[in-house]
Amino acid sequence: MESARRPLVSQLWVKNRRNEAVLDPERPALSWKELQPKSGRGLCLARVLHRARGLIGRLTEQYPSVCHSVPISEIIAVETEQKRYNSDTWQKFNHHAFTVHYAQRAQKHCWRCSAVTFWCKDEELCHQWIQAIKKLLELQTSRPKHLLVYINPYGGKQQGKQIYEQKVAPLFSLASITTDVIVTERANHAKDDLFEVNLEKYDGVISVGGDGMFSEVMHGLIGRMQKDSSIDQNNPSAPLAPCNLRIGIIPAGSTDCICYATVGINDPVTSALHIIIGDLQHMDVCSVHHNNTFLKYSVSLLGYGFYGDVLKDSEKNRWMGPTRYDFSGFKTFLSHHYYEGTVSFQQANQTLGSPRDKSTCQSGCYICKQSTQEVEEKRKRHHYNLEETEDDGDWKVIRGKFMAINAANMSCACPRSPKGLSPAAHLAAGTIDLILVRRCSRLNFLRHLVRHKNQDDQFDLAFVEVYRVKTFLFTPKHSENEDTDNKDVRKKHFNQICNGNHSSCGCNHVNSIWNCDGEALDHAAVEVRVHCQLIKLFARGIEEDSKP
Ligand SMILES: Nc1ncnc2c1ncn2[C@@H]1O[C@H](COP(=O)(O)OP(=O)(O)OP(=O)(O)O)[C@@H](O)[C@H]1O
Repeated sequence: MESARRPLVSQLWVKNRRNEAVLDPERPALSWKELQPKSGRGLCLARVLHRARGLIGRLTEQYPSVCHSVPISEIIAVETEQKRYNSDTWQKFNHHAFTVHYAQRAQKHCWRCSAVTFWCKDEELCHQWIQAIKKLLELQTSRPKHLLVYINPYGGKQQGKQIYEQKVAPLFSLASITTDVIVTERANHAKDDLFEVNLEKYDGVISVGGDGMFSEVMHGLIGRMQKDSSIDQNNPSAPLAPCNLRIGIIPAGSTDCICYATVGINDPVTSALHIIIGDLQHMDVCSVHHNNTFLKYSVSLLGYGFYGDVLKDSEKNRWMGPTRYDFSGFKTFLSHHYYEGTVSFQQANQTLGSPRDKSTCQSGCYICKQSTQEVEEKRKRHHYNLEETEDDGDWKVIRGKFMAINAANMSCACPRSPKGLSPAAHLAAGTIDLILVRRCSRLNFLRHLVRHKNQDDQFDLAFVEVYRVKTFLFTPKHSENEDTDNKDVRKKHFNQICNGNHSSCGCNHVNSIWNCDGEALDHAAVEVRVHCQLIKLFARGIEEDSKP
């Protein structure tokens, strides 16, 4: 054990059963064998057998040996047990113990904090084990030590404070993470605060709340980075400075779509464990501009038409709580509005996959990894994002009548729609999936809306088109002439096609609004651009679920 290179193996007991633990610094993992009873009855019998000498053969028969191995990166803390077990029995047998707390995968992307106590007779040996594990934990440099936490006490079921105090704070304290906690007093409190606070002393910012609260924290952090780097957010083609601080999401809102799409489950304990072990997930961010004025950033869905109308109507019915989305969705479906306008976009390189791919973006996704390398190279050369790469495709212009124009920056999976609006969308490839739903019958639109129940290609409908793009512009028909930026080549191209002839279009002659991650935008004519891997989260993407 003195030599860090040699595996530390010694006589230890796990949960009262004689076993051996192994700590191998070469392959950083703590492994131990544990005898598991086959059944409840087996347990009693095996206990008897355990005491009887010479029956080892039968013992192993009743007690199949189970091997556990926990990577050091998933160990949360090691605690000496002498403090806790200072009982008479403990001292009588003069045993020493330490407990290892670790993150254990449960079902359906859920993680739990588990613990195993190792006992041994030799105090020195026990001490050596604790020190060896602590030393390896110190080498985990990606783990946060000091965090800034914002709690929205009014998000979702107004349980943010309780969720943090009861489920998250004890885990942070176990992992020796210190925090500065701010319970917000008004909307935009967190966003404004992030422009003032000294960020250098923190390793991350935690949002306790829903998607709106996350959006606030993200806007604060991105805005602060641009301010510190003297970058004008109103310039749509300005390369943005990436955020180095990771954001953690403790879900405590109504929908928590961003947490679900990056972790696979809305569970505060799982999210807290991802934060503690210092997971990292890059994420793309879309900037939305109108006529050289910055409007908002978006990370999940930008929806015009159906999703914009649902938002507009649901805002009137806030008193209904989350049910308002179902109510407004039904009303909007019945109203069956369509909108006329022009979409202009540049398709992304084919190497970045297609929205119709069968495979989804999972933890360690190779398409996102490919983009990480490109982004790193660009940033080394002092370019902040991946826009305008030489191999980007030609501009395409589509003019028509649309039921919905949806831009998915991620799958937009949520518990109600587990596959999401665009199942194959990537979290960090620097692309958006642009879904155009053309004017169609109610029945067809319903077929599109329930598409997530379909196992095959969700876009295999004649009135649905889907493109993987890096940037797009939209102008609703009756505001086409508002576009005045003639310097921009793309907009010139766009204006040539939209010649302003609006006679007898037959559409609603009213604009829908853009639903930007659940919030309304003030303008219908927008320019959207994706910024590859602009922010980082304490997450690791969706892992393959080995325990369905
Ligand atoms: N103290 C506060 N008082 C009022 N509003 C607040 C406060 N703190 C934050 N907010 C605002 O509340 C809005 C909604 O919060 P949040 O996203 O946490 O809950 P939600 O809307 O129920 O969940 P979701 O967005 O997942 O549906 C956010 O836009 C945020 O800016």
